[in-house]
Amino acid sequence: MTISIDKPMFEEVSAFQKKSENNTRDLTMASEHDEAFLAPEMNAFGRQFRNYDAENERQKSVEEFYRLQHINQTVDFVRVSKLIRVKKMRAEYGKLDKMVMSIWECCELLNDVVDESDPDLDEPQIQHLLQSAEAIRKDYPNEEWLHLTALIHDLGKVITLPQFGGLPQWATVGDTFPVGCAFDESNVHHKYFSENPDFHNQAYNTKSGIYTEGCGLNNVMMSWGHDDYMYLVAKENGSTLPSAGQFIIRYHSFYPLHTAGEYTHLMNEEDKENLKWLHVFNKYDLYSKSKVHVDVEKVKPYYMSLIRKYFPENLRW
Ligand SMILES: O[C@H]1[C@H](O)[C@@H](O)[C@H](O)[C@@H](O)[C@H]1O
Ligand SMILES: [Fe+2]
Ligand SMILES: [Fe+2]
Repeated sequence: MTISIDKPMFEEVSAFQKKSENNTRDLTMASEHDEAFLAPEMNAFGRQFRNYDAENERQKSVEEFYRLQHINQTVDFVRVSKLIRVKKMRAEYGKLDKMVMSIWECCELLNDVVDESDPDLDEPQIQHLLQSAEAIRKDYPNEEWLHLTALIHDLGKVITLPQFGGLPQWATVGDTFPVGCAFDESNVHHKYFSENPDFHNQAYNTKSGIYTEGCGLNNVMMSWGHDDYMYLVAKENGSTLPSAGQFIIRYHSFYPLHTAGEYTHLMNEEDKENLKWLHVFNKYDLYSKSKVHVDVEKVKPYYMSLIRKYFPENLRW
């Protein structure tokens, strides 16, 4: 079991003092209660979480995944042409013309997805959604927007399914990073970026590249994947999730920022506020992965009530 009570909240969480400026509650209030989440030391395979250097078969395929991702995620892949300045993947998937379905239908559909980038997950995707949502609900019982954010954060992975154009894994999952500026060394398996054409392009390989300091992440092109897609789905379908929830969905795979603390020069003030909630969320996303399954039918009514509150019944995908 990965969830325990009567343990102190993670240090970095209780250290947050500033009030959030969006319509979410103050973080210090949210972490004042006693119940807390205890991060386990081992993943479901009895190994450390996010160990990308271990010597085993799974790591080899994860490393091959990152080799392909790092070679292929370029500025031109994310945006089609410098002349018309449209973003290729964002333009194509931003059309939301692939499917009409509800959030819950997508949760079920996600079970067909295999994530080749994840060294820690061996359970059906819906279990990962519910395990992270239930763990965060336990510690933050009043932040219902956060429970729902956890439930839906990985739904964007459906873009790898045939009915969504069957994007390759490297364009769907894995950690994300900005394109158009230098690839920071904190990116896992960084060495493969040397085979990325942008790596040798002087317009793209300086610390800020095509961006300016403090420009805000909203102006930064991220490598394309499930984060940005699900953010577009939520936004374009008029979700009323608070800005912190939308930020979590959009940047939860951006480990070089939220865990390594790099790329912070690209953030603006709003990003800095939202990042505090992403730090909270990340622990539950990462460490709730366990073999103890959540009873789907038991918790479904609760999540359905949240979905109704923050989303239309049917969404364009
Ligand atoms: O392998 C995982 C997985 O794809 C997650 O869904 C993503 O958010 C992580 O960043 C990544 O490392
Ligand atoms: Fe994810
Ligand atoms: Fe996740």
